[in-house]
Amino acid sequence: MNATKATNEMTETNRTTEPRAATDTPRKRIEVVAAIIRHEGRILAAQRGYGEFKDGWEFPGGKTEPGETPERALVREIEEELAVRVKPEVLLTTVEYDYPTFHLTMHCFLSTIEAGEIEMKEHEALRWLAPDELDRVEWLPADVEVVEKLKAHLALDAGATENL
Ligand SMILES: Nc1nc2c([nH]c(=O)n2[C@@H]2O[C@H](COP(=O)(O)OP(=O)(O)OP(=O)(O)O)[C@@H](O)[C@H]2O)c(=O)[nH]1
Repeated sequence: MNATKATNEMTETNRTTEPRAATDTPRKRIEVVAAIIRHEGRILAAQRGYGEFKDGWEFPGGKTEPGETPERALVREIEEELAVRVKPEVLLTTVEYDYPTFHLTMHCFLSTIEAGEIEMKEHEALRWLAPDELDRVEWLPADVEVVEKLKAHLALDAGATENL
């Protein structure tokens, strides 16, 4: 399934899902951390190379392990996926999103690179997007609202810099 089709179907499913009855089997819940990596005014987008959401674009990251803080999980995941050490700076947002088969809680941290050179270890492609290019990739369904918040944040930042 291509990413566009996946995105449309996900959106449709979300829109039409009725509230779940108390007797329904609870959806599996997963907790994920994601790094919105900023470097030289651009944001890193990564294309998934495998699995259900293959070809969709995301912020690199992954599942937290038991007992791990979100910040530690983020540093570990980014080292595994991109071979750099990131510094989580600010929690931009935590997204709650119902996929058809699981509920996602995703903590999204604005982050900077502290050390190392990026190597693509798990993804299919990487792109550095300028703020006005953020709509050029097909983001995973849960990321759409993150990207909207990111755009608002970057616009505020740009305004603050202009006023200096
Ligand atoms: N890392 C990341 N995951 C996202 C984003 N948006 C989003 O819906 N997800 C979903 O959150 C889950 C992330 O878990 P993961 O990266 O550990 O996924 P995975 O399937 O590779 O797990 P695995 O490590 O067990 O193989 C996936 O289901 C992924 O589709 C995002 O921006 N970044």
